[in-house]
Amino acid sequence: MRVFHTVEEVVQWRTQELGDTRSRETIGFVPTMGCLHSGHASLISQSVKENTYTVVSIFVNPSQFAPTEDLDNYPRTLPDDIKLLDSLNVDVLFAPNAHAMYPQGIPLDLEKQRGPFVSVLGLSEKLEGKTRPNFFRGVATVVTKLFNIVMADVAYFGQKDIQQFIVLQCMVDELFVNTRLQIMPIIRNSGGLALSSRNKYLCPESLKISANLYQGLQAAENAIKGLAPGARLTRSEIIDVVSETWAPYVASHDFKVDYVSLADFKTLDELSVVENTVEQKPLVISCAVYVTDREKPDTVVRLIDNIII
Ligand SMILES: Nc1ncnc2c1ncn2[C@@H]1O[C@H](COP(=O)(O)OP(=O)(O)OP(=O)(O)O)[C@@H](O)[C@H]1O
Ligand SMILES: CC(C)(CO)[C@@H](O)C(=O)[O-]
Ligand code: BAL
Repeated sequence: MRVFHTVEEVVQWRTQELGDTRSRETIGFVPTMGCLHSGHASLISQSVKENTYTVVSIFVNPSQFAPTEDLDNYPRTLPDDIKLLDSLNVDVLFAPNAHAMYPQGIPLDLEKQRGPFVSVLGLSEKLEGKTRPNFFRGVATVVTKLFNIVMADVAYFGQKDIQQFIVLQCMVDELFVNTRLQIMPIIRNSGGLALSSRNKYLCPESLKISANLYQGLQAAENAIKGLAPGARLTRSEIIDVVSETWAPYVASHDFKVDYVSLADFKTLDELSVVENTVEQKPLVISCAVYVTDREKPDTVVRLIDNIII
């Protein structure tokens, strides 16, 4: 595997080493923030299977973090990541530093930021955007930069970050970006907890408790799928089903719920009812929950999960 740290190295690889063969070969791309796990590996394996070349990026992107978030503490495990990428037959790892990606600098203070940004207005303010106001602007901006550097045919994203995928799909469609997006299913541990780099912050007991996030969403899924033809459930009835499953963990202060959403899969508009009719469009039930670690109560980790129905 080639490891590049500068934009110039990637561009040189793509234009000079691949050169003319590009017309019949494809590049698959998997953008990540590192601390790789089996969720990332599933995206990467799919890319390796479907493309001539696979490029993975590891970049903890400052512009998507709020000043209060975990930019400095975000788990960084580059030597282990390189071993995993090698074993998966990745062709290129692009691991730039912040200066390479933001030559003008990127102060976290919004007032002080300069230079171009990409915003997908409308979708970005919902759900995650309410708690993380600059998050999707940072994501859309860095993904645009990465897409322009790598010029992949297809890029792979996980369903775990469902709103990220929906925002980026809108960006790609509306800005006529030449990289196609492919969404990949959520990889979970044996308890049902969605794999996530931030799970690293939690002790084994809190990880076990966190699996109940998924159980709550599954309870709602079962209620919706169990609807008789023509029957309906209101939004609050569905959210009550989730809340009942989580009630013991909220009572024990393991969970503090940020949001539970029942929304249209494409627009992310909140739904007031779900009906068992042919007109019912695909929907996504999603959540963000703060989990307080049982061993280190000062550690609070915000986890997200979702089910598409
Ligand atoms: N469990 C998972 N299953 C499938 N894809 C995943 C999973 N976890 C992350 N991904 C995808 O991997 C890509 C890179 O994500 P990222 O590096 O931020 O990892 P992460 O585990 O989501 O980290 P974090 O804990 O910060 O949310 C994204 O497209 C993300 O949706
Ligand atoms: C897409 C991404 C790599 C952009 O920094 C990040 O948001 C992530 O890892 O999901
Ligand atoms: N997995 C998305 C990146 C983030 O939460 O910052």
